[in-house]
Amino acid sequence: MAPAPIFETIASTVEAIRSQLPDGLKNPRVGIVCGSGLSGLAASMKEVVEVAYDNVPGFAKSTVPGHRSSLAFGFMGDNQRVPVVAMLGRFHPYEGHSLSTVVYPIRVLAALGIKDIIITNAAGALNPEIKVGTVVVVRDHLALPGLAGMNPLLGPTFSSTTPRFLPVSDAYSPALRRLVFLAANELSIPWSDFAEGTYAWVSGPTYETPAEGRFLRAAGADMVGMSTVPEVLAAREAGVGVLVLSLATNMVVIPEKYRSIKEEVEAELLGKKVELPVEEVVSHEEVLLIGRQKGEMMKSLVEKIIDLIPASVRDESQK
Ligand SMILES: O=P(O)(O)O[C@@H]1C[C@H](O)[C@@H](CO)O1
Ligand code: HPA
Repeated sequence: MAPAPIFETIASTVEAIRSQLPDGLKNPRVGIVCGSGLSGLAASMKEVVEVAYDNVPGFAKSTVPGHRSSLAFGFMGDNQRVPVVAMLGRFHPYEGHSLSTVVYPIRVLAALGIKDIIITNAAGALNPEIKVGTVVVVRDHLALPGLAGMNPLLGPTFSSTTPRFLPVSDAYSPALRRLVFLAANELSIPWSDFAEGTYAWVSGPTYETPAEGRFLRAAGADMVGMSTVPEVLAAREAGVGVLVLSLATNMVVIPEKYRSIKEEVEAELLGKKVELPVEEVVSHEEVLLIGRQKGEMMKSLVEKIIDLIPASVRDESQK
């Protein structure tokens, strides 16, 4: 038997989710995707109902430390009571998930009725001016896997009204990006904690070699990570406004100069004292640590942004 079309499968997933929710939470307005170590972003939600991915048909399970596997529904905001849904844990292609599995939750959130989505991630900084702990408001992306054929929108279109050729030059909503800075100002978060930039998507799970880091930097990327872009594409395909916040959790190791073993051995043979450089490497533990350190700030920021959304983004033409 041929598999059911994706929109039919999504409709039955939506029904299964709604059957586990009280009325007020059945139609969330904003979606949140929590990046590595950032599941605490949803901690300020009120009247929370968690739905485990195990109880959601079509959802996989996250296998990455720092990612949970449930949807949290609740209300957010001080001035408004905005119904939101947060993905506590996402799927990455390197876990062995297909791209359609990776973007399935985003399509389901869109079908549940979200208008905007705040996607967060932990990422490596390629731009030396971006320090660890900075929140980078993403304004563009570079999708090497996508350009090479790994695009989640390959195949039949999502629905009969979905454009076959989706423009993504405007994927990152200026109206939503504005809110980050307005929220930061209201919360008195130092301006220096923020940057704007381009996110390069790589498949992982290996971190970059120095040559790869240099290549991505030369191609115009400020940050590099292993997620987000498939989700952005699926959200835009479904007409959802997108905001991406990348937390710089580490500097990508791009030494100005390679260590020369040849020179070191030569100096040693000549009896000279050789200063050995400290070799830096990235680790997921470091990534999670920065997520924990900045988690509280990110949580307040996301909450404030959500508080500001309905008023400032009401006029769709701003997007
Ligand atoms: O899910 P995100 O993009 O936040 O997680 C990043 C990318 C890898 O999954 C992992 C590497 O440390 O963190
Ligand atoms: N590279 C790729 N993905 C990442 C990194 C990195 O340096 N840090 C966190 N996610």
